[in-house]
Amino acid sequence: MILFEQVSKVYSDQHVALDKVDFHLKKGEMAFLTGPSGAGKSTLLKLISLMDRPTSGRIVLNGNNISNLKGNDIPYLRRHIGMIFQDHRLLMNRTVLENVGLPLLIEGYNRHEIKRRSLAALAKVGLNGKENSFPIHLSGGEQQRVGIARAIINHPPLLIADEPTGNLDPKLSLEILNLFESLNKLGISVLIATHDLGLVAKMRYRTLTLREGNMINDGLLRKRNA
Ligand SMILES: Nc1ncnc2c1ncn2[C@@H]1O[C@H](COP(=O)(O)OP(=O)(O)OP(=O)(O)O)[C@@H](O)[C@H]1O
Repeated sequence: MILFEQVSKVYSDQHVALDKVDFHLKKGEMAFLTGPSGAGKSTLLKLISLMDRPTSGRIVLNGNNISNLKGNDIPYLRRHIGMIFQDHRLLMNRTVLENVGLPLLIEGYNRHEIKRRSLAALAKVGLNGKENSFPIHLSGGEQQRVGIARAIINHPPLLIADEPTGNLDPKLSLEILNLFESLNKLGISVLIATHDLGLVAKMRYRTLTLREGNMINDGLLRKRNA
């Protein structure tokens, strides 16, 4: 699903954010990406979501080598990745239904189809009956669920989340991670960047650890060698 081979990212100020990173996230797999602040987690996710490009190395996404992708192909590939952010980036002056359906509106789907699929996505994240609310009237955990519903509206095979529980208390954080787990059980591959090691430990999933741009640990390898 995601293959990184010797991927480096050097920013224009010569800062090496990722240094020859290798890993493979298989189809249907769920894993955490951890590391201290500045380790390169967001950079790695930005390379997957094509928000930024690697300086060197090869990235294969769902069978497509995206390292040398042309600009025109980016929107098409991005449609196959659901992205979730810490601040969920909801439009506060739009209803929950409008927020969730936004990706389909941009793609030109008709209103009936947008509503049908948005309600189905909201049901999947446990927000039945909230479709006409405005995000401001929802709790932090519910707002994050709206962000997740928006991310899965296109039925992407891959979800990537950047600190999705960063603004939530431990109980709500666990609920959000359980939601990712249930989406993973439906066959969606999931990669979650977080610095919350306590939460990661509770979930017992493969954990990729970055430090200063280097992949210093891969939980799956450690388990296999144990
Ligand atoms: N556009 C940029 N230009 C220059 N340096 C950058 C840029 N974006 C990130 N960096 C630097 O690259 C390093 C990795 O940043 P990144 O945001 O990927 O880390 P992170 O692990 O996600 O950190 P955090 O947990 O604080 O979000 C940091 O030292 C950061 O300052």
